[in-house]
Parts: sequence; C-alpha cells; structure tokens
Amino acid sequence: MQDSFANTVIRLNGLTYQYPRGESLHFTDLEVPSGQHTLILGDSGSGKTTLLHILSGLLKPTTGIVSIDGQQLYELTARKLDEFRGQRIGLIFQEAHLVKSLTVRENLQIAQGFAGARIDNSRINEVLALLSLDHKADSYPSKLSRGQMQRAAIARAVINKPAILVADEPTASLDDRNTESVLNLLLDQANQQGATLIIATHDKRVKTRIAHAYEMATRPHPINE
Ligand SMILES: Nc1ncnc2c1ncn2[C@@H]1O[C@H](COP(=O)(O)OP(=O)(O)OP(=O)(O)O)[C@@H](O)[C@H]1O
Repeated sequence: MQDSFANTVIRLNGLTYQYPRGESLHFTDLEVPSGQHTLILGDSGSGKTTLLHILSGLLKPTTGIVSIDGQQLYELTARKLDEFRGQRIGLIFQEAHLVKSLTVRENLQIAQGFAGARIDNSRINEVLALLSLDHKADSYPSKLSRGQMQRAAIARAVINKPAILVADEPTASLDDRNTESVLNLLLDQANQQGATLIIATHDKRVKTRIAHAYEMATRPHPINE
C-alpha cells in the first residue's frame, strides 16, 4: 500500500516487538516529515537499536506498520525488501562492516548492485571526493584509519541517495573533534543528498545539533504484562 502523506518520510503505527523469551517492547507512534532530522533518545535497554532495525527493514515487528518514503516495508517480499532497503535506506552502524576482501570502490559497487542499480563509477567518484576519500578508492578496509573507515561507511550509506540515513550511536567512541566532524559529515551528506537523518544516541554533543527528538516512551514490559 502506498502512503497518502507524500511529505512524510517515516510513519510508525502501533509497533510492538516481542523478543523470543525476552522483552516485549511497545513503541510510540511517529511521523517524520521529509527533511526533519530526528534523534531517537532513551535509556540503555529502552529499545533504540531494536527500533532502528525495525524501521530499516531488518527486523519484522510483531505488530504494527512501518512506512518509509510511502512504502509499507513489511508488505514487500523478502527480495523486494532487500532491494528497497538498498535504494532508500542508508545504514551507518558503529562498526563500519565493510567487506574486508573488497576495496573501498568495490564495496560501493556492491552497494549499488544490491539496490538493483547499475554500477555508476562517476557517482562513486563524486561521493568519495565529497568525503575526502578519493585517494583511498583502491585501498582495502584494513588499510584505512578509523576516521577513513567511518567516512567509507558514510559513503556506502549515501551512495544510492537514500530517503533516510539511519545511524546507531555514530559518535559513541569519538573524541569531541571527531564527533564534530562526523556530525558535520552526516548533516552535510543528508542535506546534499536530500535524505532525512535518524540518529539513536545517548550523546549530549549530538543533542545540541539536532532539535527534533523521539523519546523512547516505554520501559520494556515483562513478557506477560
Ligand atoms: N536478541 C535479543 N533477545 C532478547 N532480548 C533482547 C535481544 N536484543 C535486545 N533485547 C532486549 O530488548 C531491550 C531493548 O534492547 P535495545 O538493544 O533495542 O536497547 P537500546 O535502547 O538500543 O540499548 P543501548 O542504549 O544500551 O544500546 C533490552 O532490554 C534488551 O535486553
């Protein structure tokens, strides 16, 4: 089903998730207008990572609807969902998860391939230049510094011009200077590529840069509650 709110990039409705033999999580409804960068805030264990996985199409909720850029994610077949995720959702986790046996350029090429797009080397060159990584295009991940690795992960997340860029604690282990530069990169890239940023964080330094926040409203419920 297509979403009727053309300007709404994320819509969450009636979401719950029950971990097998674990927590039952209930999520407050949310609508994010396109371009409204939003933080996901909440105590440790409140369900931020679970929510990011659900809204990124990686974890099917027990109940409820997730609509991204007008598409209800969990109505798609597994293959279509993989393709949609590749095209419309950019993921940045704390560890970069680049394929170690491939160069930076090849990592970006497979990200284009997963999304069902043709290999577009001029787009790859453009993104690498924007992130000051052009000189590392033919390097393997093991030859990158930590900061370069993080920029490569951002390059991979934005390569297909996603509608949303989802980052889980992207600054948790960074000093102030690197936090500033990663936040600038994420905001610049999101703004330039027309993506809406969703960042889960505890980090006070991030809260000063992004005004809108979604507070995890619930504590986890015991199984039978
Ligand atoms: N695979 C799992 N099986 C069972 N319970 C889980 C599993 N993963 C997470 N949980 C539980 O679900 C709840 C939410 O976890 P989640 O990782 O989403 O929280 P979080 O807000 O991201 O926490 P943090 O800020 O500490 O990373 C926690 O109580 C956690 O113990």
